[in-house]
Order: sequence, then C-alpha cells, then structure tokens
Amino acid sequence: MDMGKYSIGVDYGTQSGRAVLVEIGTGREIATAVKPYTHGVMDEYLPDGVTRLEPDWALQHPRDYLEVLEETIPELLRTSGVRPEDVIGIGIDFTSCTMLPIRRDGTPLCFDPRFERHPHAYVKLWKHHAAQDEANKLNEIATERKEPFLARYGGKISSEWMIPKIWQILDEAPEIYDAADAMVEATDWIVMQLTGKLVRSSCPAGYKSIWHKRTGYPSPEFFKALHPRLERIVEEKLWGPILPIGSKAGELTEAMARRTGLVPGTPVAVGNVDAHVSMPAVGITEPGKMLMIIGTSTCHVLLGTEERAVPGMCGVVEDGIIPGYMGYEAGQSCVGDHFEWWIENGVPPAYWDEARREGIGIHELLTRKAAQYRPGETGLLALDWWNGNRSTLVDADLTGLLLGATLATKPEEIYRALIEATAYGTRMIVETFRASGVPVDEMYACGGIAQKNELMMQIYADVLNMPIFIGASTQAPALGAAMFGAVAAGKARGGYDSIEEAAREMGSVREKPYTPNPSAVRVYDELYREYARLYDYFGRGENNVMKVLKRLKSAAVQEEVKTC
Ligand SMILES: Nc1ncnc2c1ncn2[C@@H]1O[C@H](COP(=O)(O)OP(=O)(O)O)[C@@H](O)[C@H]1O
Ligand SMILES: O=C(CO)[C@H](O)[C@H](O)COP(=O)(O)O
Repeated sequence: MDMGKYSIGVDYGTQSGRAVLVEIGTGREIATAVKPYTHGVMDEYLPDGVTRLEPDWALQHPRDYLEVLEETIPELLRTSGVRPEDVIGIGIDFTSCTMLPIRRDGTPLCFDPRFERHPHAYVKLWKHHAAQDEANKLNEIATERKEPFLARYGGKISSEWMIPKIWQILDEAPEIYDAADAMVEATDWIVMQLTGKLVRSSCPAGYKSIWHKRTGYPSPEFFKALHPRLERIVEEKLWGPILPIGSKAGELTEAMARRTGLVPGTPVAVGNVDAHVSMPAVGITEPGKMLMIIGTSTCHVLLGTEERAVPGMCGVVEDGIIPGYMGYEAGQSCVGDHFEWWIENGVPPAYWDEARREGIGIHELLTRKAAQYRPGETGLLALDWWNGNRSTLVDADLTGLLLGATLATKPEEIYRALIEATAYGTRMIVETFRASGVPVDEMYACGGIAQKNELMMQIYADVLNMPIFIGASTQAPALGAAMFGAVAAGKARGGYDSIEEAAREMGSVREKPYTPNPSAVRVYDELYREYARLYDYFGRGENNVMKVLKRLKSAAVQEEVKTC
C-alpha cells in the first residue's frame, strides 16, 4: 500500500455537511470540518420570510450544499497540511430521498428568480412528509395492480420517497413539473456539480425511486395509472445513466477544483446515501450484522443473501450497500429529532441554567438525570412516532404518544421514556426481520448519538437483549464516503479495487460493546410487550384517532394559510 495518500468524504446530514480527510490504508481521520446549513431546514417559511409552508413540509436550499464544499474542503487542506495532489479521491453521501427539480445543465429551479418564491422549486428534504396523499394513492393503485415491486418495499412506498414527491409537484405545481428537465437526488446533484455530468447512483435509485437492477423502473402503464402525465416520467424526469455504488462517476472539473482547492481530474465516486455508506466504515461486509445509524432519525441497514419480503421495511436492493449482497433498509423517522423536540418545547429554564452552570449541554444534563432511574421507574411508556412511522407501518400520518404521565413526572423522565420508545421501535424492526427469515445476529451503532449517549446505548442493549458494537469513527458516513472515494480512485492510484478491501483496512468498531444487563432485560421485556400492544392499537386499527386529529389539524391550518 502506497502510504501518504488521502481521500475526502463529505456527509450531507439534515442540519449540516461534514467533511473528513482520511488516510488510505489506516482509516485515520486527519482532519474534519463541519458547515451548518445557512438556511437550515425550512419547515415554516421560504428564505423570503413571508412565503408560508403548509404542515409536513421540509425544504432545503441547494446553495447551502455548495457552501459545504467551498468551506469544508479548503479547511481540511489548510488544517491538515495535506497536499491537494495527495488527495486521490472524493466520495459523497447524503440524506435520502432528498430531491430537487433542475434544468438540464444542473441549475436548480429555485435559483431562477421566477421561481424563488415557489416552494416546489426548492429541495424536498427526506423528511418532507407532505406527499402522503400521493403515497397513499400510489400504494392503493400498486396493490390493486399487484405490482411485484411492492414486496421489495415492505408492501408500501413511503411519502419520503422520489415518486410521491415528484407526483406532489405535478399535482400542486404543474408549472414546476413542466419547467424541470430532471428530478434528481441531492447526492447525484452534488456529484454532478463536482464532475459536470449527471450520473445517478444505484443506491438511492434502488431504495427511493423504485428502480431494480434487473427490471429497471416500474412500467409506463403503472405510472400512467397514477397520472396520465407521469406515463413518461422515466424518460422525461429520471433520465441519466444509473451506475453501481463503488464505481467512479467522473472527475473533478477545473471550476470545482478552483472552488475547493483540489486538483482537477481527482476521481469522484458515484453518490451514496448516509446510512448505506456507513456499513463499510464500521467494517461490516457480511450478512447478519445490523447497523443502526443514529442521528436526527435512525436507519437500520443489514446484508442478506436472499431477497425476502419483510413487512414495512424500507427496501431490499441487490448490491444496494455492498456489491454481491442483498442490502436491506428499515428506519425510524425521528430519533434525535424526538429528543430535540422535547428539549426545545418541554424543558424548563431552570434546567438550561443548570446545564450552563455545569458547563455541559442540555442533552448531557438530561441524560445524566435520566440515568438515575431504573427501567420501569418512570412509569412512562411512549410511542416514537413524533415524525410518523417509517418502519414497520410506513405511515407518516401517525403521531406521538406518551402514557403514564402524572403531576410528579419530571423532564428527565420524559427524556428517558422517549429514548426507550426509540429502542422499542428498533426491537420491533429487528423482530420483524427475524420473523421474515432475515437473520439479525449482531447489532452495531454509529452516528453522533451512538458516540455521545452511553445511557441510550445501554438501554438499546437491554431492550434488544443483544450487545451493541459502536463504530470507532465519530463521522462514520463521511468515512464511508471517503472509502468509496478511494475505491473510485482504484489501486493503481493508491486506493482500492473493492469496498471490501477498503473496509478491511479502514473500517473499525470500538473494542468494548455495550452488554445487556439481565435484570433490565426482564423489565424491558414486559414494557416492550405493552409497547407492541399500543403499536398495534394506534398503528393498525381502523378509524385511527391519530388520523382524525391529523385531518382536523390540516383542515384548520389550510384555512389559516388561505386567509393569510
Ligand atoms: N447527547 C445526545 N443525546 C441524544 N441526542 C442527541 C445528543 N446530542 C445531540 N442529539 C441529537 O442528535 C441529532 C443530530 O444528530 P447528528 O448525528 O449530529 O446529525 P444528522 O442527523 O444531521 O446526521 C439532533 O436531533 C440532536 O437533538
Ligand atoms: O432515509 C434515509 C437514508 O435512507 C435518510 O438519509 C435518513 O433517515 C436521514 O438521515 P439523518 O437522520 O442522519 O439526517
């Protein structure tokens, strides 16, 4: 191995972009840079501050993504002192399905002054849930037509994904649909900015756009049954070559080299998705090992040898994670967001003052207080659906529930109950995979929270009754992206010829896992049974009260938007 060569990975999360410069051969992270998005997540107003967004919208500004490249990459080079010519490859990963309408040359429609006040011209972030009506109709039609693809997506297509999002644009803003020459995943858009050409990645195409390696997209007849104007959606809006992950998308253009400080011609990997790209970063390249990528939300990824239908999974895609295997994905739509909601809306000023006095963050304070309780001691049980349910019910209209609160309930008890709820949600996913014949033998975790919150990881070990291994890197997705950058460069340039080779040398986990505590396991078993009962009652029942509440809320907000 030629030492002294490096690769850069850029991980586009929900709130910020994070870049790492990694040493090939060891995976050592030489430098890290973070750029919070200037516009953050736009869920109430457009950047003009007056154009109001309806409930369940979540947009982003594509200019923020370019700022990430322009600020973090020069910072990596500056702080590390690494010479640009020693950076042999770049890889990108993104949250997904995060998508945008663009012109043929890649210009986002929201850059056009005619559309800058048009919400549908912006990036729809993965957690934009306002296409639920379209997702519901799509699922009904696909079920009626017995579309074979449904089984690969756990029986339902999520409102978070590409086709419902495109259909929402067509339904609500046909002028934007018409003006768009293409609809692209943000990961493919950034790669297009770097290389100057549109190459779609097989990973988001497979998981989020209903594309299959052997059979391609669903038929024009299916799309026509959704809406006559969608019949030619593939040729009109989803065109472009689809390349497998692990291949090279192209090379850095002169213009982007100037903006980043790198060398023109540096190989750029086909774009990836934040969850999937993390697997090799913790060294997993074989079946049976489920990885949780815990952040704003949680994604669960797992390799298998056969294509099995798992109810409510996000998807199974051949070669979707590691070439040669079936890659399974499931997820929870809010995890970190769940805790953040509570911190921002429920934690009283005295707690914030205490955290300041102690010189620690509010998460740390609540975690420290919550750790004083035994399993079951709070008397609380929650459903983790504050941002809908992604797996196994696949329903963005479901909402949160907290049971057992009294006048004596403290903020840290609720914080603990929310953590426990996310652990039960994960157990539901694990049990569903097992019941469907997909083995889950070992559990791994990575992402910011897995690194920071020991109480949470211990609760997960106790609820799942399995050891939890933690990825060694604090930036697993960015490390994974950098590894794919090294594979795009290839052995001849000092990189690797396969992601397995890269994973062997550059991926790793911490030495000590969190191990289950038998007395906690017993209590959590009982609590989980109650969670599962609530899950069925509120998640699967007819005339669901959560749906009634949602309908009344939407009607009231729409009335208000109209009168604004
Ligand atoms: N110590 C902590 N314990 C639990 N959650 C935390 C902690 N610190 C931050 N969070 C939550 O983590 C989320 C951010 O996760 P992170 O992995 O940094 O980002 P992203 O989702 O953008 O990849 C936020 O929702 C925040 O509320
Ligand atoms: O669905 C996804 C991957 O398939 C999203 O990218 C993910 O849920 C959002 O990631 P994060 O919570 O880390 O911002």
